Amino acid sequence: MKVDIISIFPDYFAPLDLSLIGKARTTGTLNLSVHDLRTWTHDVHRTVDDSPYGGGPGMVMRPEPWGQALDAVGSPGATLVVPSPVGKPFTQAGAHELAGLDHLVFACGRYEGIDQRVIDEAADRMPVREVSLGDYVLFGGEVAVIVILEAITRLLPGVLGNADSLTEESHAAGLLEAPVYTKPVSWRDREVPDVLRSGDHGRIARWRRDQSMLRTLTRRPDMWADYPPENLDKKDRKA
Ligand SMILES: Nc1cc(-c2ccc3ccn(Cc4ccccn4)c3c2)[nH]n1
Repeated sequence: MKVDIISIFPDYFAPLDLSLIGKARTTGTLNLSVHDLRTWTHDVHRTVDDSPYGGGPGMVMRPEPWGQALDAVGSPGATLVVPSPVGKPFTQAGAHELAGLDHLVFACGRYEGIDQRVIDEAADRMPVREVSLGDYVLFGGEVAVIVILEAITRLLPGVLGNADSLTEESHAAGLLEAPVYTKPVSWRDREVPDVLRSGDHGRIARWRRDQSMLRTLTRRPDMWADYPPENLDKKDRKA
């Protein structure tokens, strides 16, 4: 997968040299390039922002640098991903959708956002996805891109050693995952549930599923409401 990131703070992405994303870049699974938006400014001050038409607080990112950046970095198969407080909520399903694409271009806004005409003009020539990480406001899109890119990269073939993790983790099967334990068996007078040491894999699977359903019901009633009824026995649904 080819990924291009455009930002006025390219150094924000230094962490992407680390850990599993770094490994995905080394193995070629992820072909990642980070670009400084100011590359496409031509004034002596390398200006990327200006005051908002209609007044109001803060500054808005000028369209010209963005237009030239997207011309340079885009490709016929590119999808533009724009983190934004007004975007569609980003979900695991969204991560799967983006992970299946050939080329992602991430536009990191700052200030009060990017001139709307940049998004509108881009949408005339490529798919555009405005995504929100949640109902809170960040300083800009960089942190959101790191989160989105991590969620996507985990799904790329060969990145996660144990591909089984992807089927059992939270949000994969529509439920939150069960609690996990490791050695020691007793820690500060707290024991590992006996069932997990029973060796009875059927019983362990049922315990984990019950725990997943209980967690989802008590912590995420919104997810529980969407959980497919065909996966539930009648007695479980009434819970
Ligand atoms: N889930 C999210 C996404 C963001 C986000 C993404 C990109 C930008 C570019 C600028 N800002 C700051 C800002 C402040 C005021 C109004 C609009 N935007 C961003 C915030 N915040 N929370």
